Amino acid sequence: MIKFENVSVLYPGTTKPAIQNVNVSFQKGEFVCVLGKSGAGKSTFIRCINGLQPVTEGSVKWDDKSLSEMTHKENLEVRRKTGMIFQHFNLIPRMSVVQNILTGLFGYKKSYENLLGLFNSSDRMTAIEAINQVELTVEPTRRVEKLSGGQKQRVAIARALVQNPKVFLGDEPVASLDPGTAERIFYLLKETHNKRNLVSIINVHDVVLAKKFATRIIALKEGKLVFDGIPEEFDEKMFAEIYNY
Ligand SMILES: Nc1ncnc2c1ncn2[C@@H]1O[C@H](COP(=O)(O)OP(=O)(O)OP(=O)(O)O)[C@@H](O)[C@H]1O
Repeated sequence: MIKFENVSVLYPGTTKPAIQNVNVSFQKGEFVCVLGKSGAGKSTFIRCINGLQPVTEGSVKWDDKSLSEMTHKENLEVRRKTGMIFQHFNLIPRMSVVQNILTGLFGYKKSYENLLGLFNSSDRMTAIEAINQVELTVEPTRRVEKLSGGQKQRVAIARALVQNPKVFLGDEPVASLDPGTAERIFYLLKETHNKRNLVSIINVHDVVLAKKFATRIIALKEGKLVFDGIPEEFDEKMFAEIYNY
């Protein structure tokens, strides 16, 4: 469904590619964790998947069509099909839980409706359903700045869910959370993934979480894909190789 063909990304003003000659593909149902040291290229890799980061060489294809050959409308559709969650949640702190979740519907609205913040009762129902799905037990009208990290990430997942995504991308979604909360968020991600039969590709520093939840692990080192296999194959030798221990 998603295919990287010889993908490299070189940031302007740098001489070493952030990711280099990456060839990999992902199918529906795969829950993939991406491992690698800080600076290994994980964020760059994740952002290439839906075109947030343009590639310098090679191509990223969705169902055999390269992102760079898609029309503007097709690119928007790719973005809409991709739910993204981040380490720092990327929520609007002074807005309420439900307002933040409703922003996930922007991709389905005309631009003037976005500007006016127009949402109908069916939109609100969709947001409430998402709140229930992520088992968020706070008042929907509460400002997100008042929530804990785990609650904020649940809001962010709910926002991604209302997009009705086919793909879930996570850029260190649990890096700011304590270990117990991190595991509960991973559990929620996996459960949602299974229910909706998504492709999920998630950067994570915690190898234990990756091994516990992933159906497949890939690892990057200095921008190169150096491991691609099932969690059982990611052994101590590989761990030492990736993290230079
Ligand atoms: N906008 C940018 N301009 C220049 N260099 C960049 C930019 N973004 C990332 N880089 C560089 O590209 C390389 C890969 O960075 P990236 O953020 O993808 O790695 P990462 O594995 O996600 O790291 P971390 O775990 O610290 O977030 C690093 O050397 C980084 O300094």
